[in-house]
Amino acid sequence: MIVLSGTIGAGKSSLATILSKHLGTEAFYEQVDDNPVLPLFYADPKKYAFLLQIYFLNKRFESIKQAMSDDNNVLDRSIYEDSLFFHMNADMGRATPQEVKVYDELLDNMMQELPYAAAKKAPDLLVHIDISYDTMIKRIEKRGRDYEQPEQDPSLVEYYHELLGRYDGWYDNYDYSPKMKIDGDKFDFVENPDDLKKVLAQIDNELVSRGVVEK
Ligand SMILES: Nc1ncnc2c1ncn2[C@@H]1O[C@H](COP(=O)(O)OP(=O)(O)OP(=O)(O)O)[C@@H](O)[C@H]1O
Ligand SMILES: Nc1nc(=O)c2ncn([C@H]3C[C@H](O)[C@@H](CO)O3)c2[nH]1
Repeated sequence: MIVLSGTIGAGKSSLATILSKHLGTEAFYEQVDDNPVLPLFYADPKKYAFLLQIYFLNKRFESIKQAMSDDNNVLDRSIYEDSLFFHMNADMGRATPQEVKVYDELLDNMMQELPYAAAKKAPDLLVHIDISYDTMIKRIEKRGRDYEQPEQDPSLVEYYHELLGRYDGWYDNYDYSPKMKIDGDKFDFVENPDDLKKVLAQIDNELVSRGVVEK
């Protein structure tokens, strides 16, 4: 299983589609547009942070189990990032210490239940898409989900800055599997075919050198 990571609008869903096609495998997407809790959360984060987190955790667990059923499937966000989101929200006062404790214990418990072979408790590779704040905002605007627009809710400016800042530390400390970073500002793998070729070559190299796929 190859897992993509990155902030909101980094291009994970786009790359999941491209990469799974390239590898001849399947992509598994985060539930967003048909997620009934997400708009509630953006409208009232304090009330819905915990519920949203449980929703995402449940869906992510389901996706991971499905993605693991075959080699080299691609997942468009890691379960570890859900935890990053929740802890950030908790630090902003949107979840109680009790809710954090319940969430952390539930996550721990669920991770132990994943039917990985003993040696395969983690993804084969994490591909992190790194983008700047400006790129993030441009992509969020381009995609146009109402509840994500800072124009509608100026407090999102701080939320997004904080999120990006936390992602840097998160990636540096991530050690559950081999990892690699793609410069999502420099390589426009959605609209520029040359950039796409370079990004896929970087990922192929990493997968071959790790013995995940054959040359
Ligand atoms: N490299 C790129 N160049 C230009 N546009 C891009 C690029 N990557 C993504 N986009 C566009 O930015 C928007 C967000 O991309 P995408 O949905 O793939 O991001 P994501 O990381 O999956 O976001 P989220 O975390 O919110 O699910 C989409 O409109 C997509 O077409
Ligand atoms: N609070 C919170 N916790 C999560 O685990 C989480 N995962 C994703 N998201 C939000 C970000 C995008 O708006 C949208 C798509 O990524 O969903 C989350 N929000």
